[in-house]
Amino acid sequence: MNAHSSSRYTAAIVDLDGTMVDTLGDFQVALNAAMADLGLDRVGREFIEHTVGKGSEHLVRQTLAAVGASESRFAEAFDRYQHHYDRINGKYADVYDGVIEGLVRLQAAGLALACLTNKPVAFAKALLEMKGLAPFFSMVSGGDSFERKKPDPLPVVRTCEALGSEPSRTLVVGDSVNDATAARAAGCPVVLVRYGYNHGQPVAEVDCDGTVDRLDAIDLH
Ligand SMILES: O=C(O)COP(=O)(O)O
Ligand SMILES: [Mg+2]
Repeated sequence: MNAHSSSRYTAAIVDLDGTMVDTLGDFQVALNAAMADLGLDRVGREFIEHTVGKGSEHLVRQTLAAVGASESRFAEAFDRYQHHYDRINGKYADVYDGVIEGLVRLQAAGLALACLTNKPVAFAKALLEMKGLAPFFSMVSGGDSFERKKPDPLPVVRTCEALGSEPSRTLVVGDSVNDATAARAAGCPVVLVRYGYNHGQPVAEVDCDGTVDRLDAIDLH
């Protein structure tokens, strides 16, 4: 334990979509408004739940493929998607039960907190502000903050460096295999929430150090 911490961890890196905020409604509204602008079909909630987590470009590419549209429409689709997402960001999204309580506990245990998401950083910052979560985080990074996104370890390694926290004492909290893979490769312990997206797969099947039903149920000792 260090002087400021009552935990074996000195910091935590927390994912956003599917971990702190249920944003499927935002994704669905923005994506389908973009598809409508392009004269394309809509996609359903389940498709989005299975596809989200690897960043906006991936989501838009997979959506075009799912509705049978040409890849050549990507630039136009991505532009419309970002336009609509910016307009509705947070309107159809809810903070999960236990998140505020969990962040309060992490902070009270002396951990430095960073939010690391594959969402574009501007959308992430605006969403955290809107939902009252921004004050917990000394650092917020998105899918466009580093050269590579999760599941690559780079964003996790860089976040540990910026926080001045050893990877082995930096807990990654996420909802998907992308978070777990990035954390493992960076040398960080990782706990996953069971209620998130994870491409529609149970997190029990993912290599991680534990799973929880609520963010305030994480064992910090
Ligand atoms: O793909 C996304 O935008 C969602 O990203 P996150 O789960 O890393 O927050
Ligand atoms: Mg997530």
